[in-house]
Amino acid sequence: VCSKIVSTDKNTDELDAKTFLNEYNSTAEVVWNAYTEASWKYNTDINEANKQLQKNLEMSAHTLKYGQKARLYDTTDFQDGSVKRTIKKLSDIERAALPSAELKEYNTLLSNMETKYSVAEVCRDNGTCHPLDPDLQKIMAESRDYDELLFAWKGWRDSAGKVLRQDYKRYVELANKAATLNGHSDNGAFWRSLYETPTFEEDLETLWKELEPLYQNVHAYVRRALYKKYGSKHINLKGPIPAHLLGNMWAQTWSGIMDLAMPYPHATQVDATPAMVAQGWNATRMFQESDRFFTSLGLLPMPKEFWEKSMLEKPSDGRQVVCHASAWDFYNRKDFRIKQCTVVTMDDLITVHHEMGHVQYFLQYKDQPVSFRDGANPGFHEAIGDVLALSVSTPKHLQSIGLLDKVETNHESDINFLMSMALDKIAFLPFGYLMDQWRWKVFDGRIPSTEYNKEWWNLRMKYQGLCPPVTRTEDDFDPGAKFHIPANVPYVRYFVSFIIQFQFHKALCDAAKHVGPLHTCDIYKSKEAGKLMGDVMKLGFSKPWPEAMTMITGQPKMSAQPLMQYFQPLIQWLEAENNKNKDIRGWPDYDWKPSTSSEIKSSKVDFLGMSVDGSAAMAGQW
Ligand SMILES: C[C@H](N[C@H](C(=O)O)[C@@H]1CCCN1C(=O)[C@@H](N)CC(=O)O)C(=O)N1CCC[C@H]1C(=O)O
Ligand SMILES: [Zn+2]
Repeated sequence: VCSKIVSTDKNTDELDAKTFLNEYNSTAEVVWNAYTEASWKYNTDINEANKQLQKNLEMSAHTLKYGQKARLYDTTDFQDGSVKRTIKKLSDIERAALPSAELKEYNTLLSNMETKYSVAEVCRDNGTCHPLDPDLQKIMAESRDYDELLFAWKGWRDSAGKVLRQDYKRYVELANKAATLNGHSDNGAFWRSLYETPTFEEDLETLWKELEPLYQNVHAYVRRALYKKYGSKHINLKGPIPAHLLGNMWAQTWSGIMDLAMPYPHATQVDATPAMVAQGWNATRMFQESDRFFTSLGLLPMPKEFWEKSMLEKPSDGRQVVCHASAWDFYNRKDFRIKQCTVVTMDDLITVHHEMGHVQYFLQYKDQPVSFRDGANPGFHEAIGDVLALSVSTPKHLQSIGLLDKVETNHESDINFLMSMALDKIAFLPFGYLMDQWRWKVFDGRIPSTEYNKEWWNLRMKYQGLCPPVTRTEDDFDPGAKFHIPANVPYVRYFVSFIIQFQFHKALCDAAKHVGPLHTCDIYKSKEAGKLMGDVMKLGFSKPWPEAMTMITGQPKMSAQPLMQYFQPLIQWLEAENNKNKDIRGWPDYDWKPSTSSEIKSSKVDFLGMSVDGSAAMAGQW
């Protein structure tokens, strides 16, 4: 047998690699734990001292040391797939590849951007100032006053978006430099590589094309509802919808305007918020309720550290915190927390389940090596909590926990329920898709910094059919007004999650022996469903995600079919309703702009001492 030609500078000793990885793992737990503690301290008490502490406890020295050693192995002939997989993952050292001065600059930029976003507030002429959480979020969900909504919408972009533009431009340069030093063409390519799917972008576009007609039906129906409320000055039935009217600061979910879009106002209500408030629910109760659901499936309860160390409400002691909800793994297999400025609403009960899904995943894979303490792909991590929330949200389940009194099982109640779900799940799809469309183009240079805002609104128009309520320029930086952009968190994971969570839901409902339409399924107390989920979560990142997908659904691919099956009754209803109203799908009047209230005021003419609406007077309508 000819002797193997060993490349001189590479180490092909698999046993040596295993020893190396054990050393890496035990040192990583210590280094990552210290960094995460410092990061938590800063996120829950924003001040210079804590910022400095986080800066000092960097992880990059460790990543660099072990990454460089990992690259010296030639794993071609290794027998153990896990060793190969881990060496490959360690070889990408991300930001640690930057020269130390630029690494410091990069970390400072990230810290400054997230801080600026988290402390931003919008002040009124009378001096009252409003933070995003809970004030502006409450206005965006509850106000039906066009100008009040505009005050919050424009104010937030002036305070949180605008100020980030220069930082962001420099962050893009450094993120790209780190990516290229690790062998990627740009940072977007690095982010997409985490899915290990050569056809990833095509697969996403195929899924979007399948779902676009459903979105356009929801868009047309909601546009009609908003037309009834805000009139022809502010809504063009053939045009895009002004972005501040959808019940959410980013128009990413629309359940805030369910009252305006309710198909059958006299049938079953679906919002549990009034009951939660009336029964005196608080944040802890919401998290306990979620914990009960997880354990009812045979999944793991939150450990005592979780209840002792989490921050489940916005502090009232004057501390500045990062309010955007998040789940934290402290990499010591014991300490897992959630930080959330929880408010008592149904919407936040859903977010509670979302964050608890992350912690359940942390718990399930805590005995994996640190390199495998991740989701099968980022979308899997985002889907877990949402899958359980699909069961919790059913009128039947809400009634069983006392949050809905009367529940009828008839067509009208079904449509009301499916509409409330569509206003979150269908409305979200174009937003979930466009966020990284924008960033991938920024990273690969197709969107230069001189067109950040123009291209953002082109994508918002193309995918969501939205337009800005007031003129936007390159002085603005509207993408920066969405947490994940300054926080450097990829977003296509949520688009993937909103697709695969229905695949998981369908599979778990089958395991739970559910009978009837998919949208009525509640897997509560099904140990079979829980086992299916738990086994996949235990794998963490140790296997390519198509294997995990096959374990749950029996096939390896993402598919929009279960989502379409879930919404089937609504799809038919919307088709009929939009046809009845002769509403067109899409927004061909793409260059239409809503009048601003000042324009409307000035168009009013004094007529016989009455001030009437100028356009109405012209049309002789008054
Ligand atoms: C409210 C939620 N917060 C994120 C999440 O939970 O994903 C936070 C902030 C960014 C990452 N993150 C984490 O907690 C990670 N540590 C989770 C992990 O470990 O991977 C969020 O941003 N969401 C929920 C629906 C859509 C989106 C939005 O609100 O736009
Ligand atoms: Zn998440």
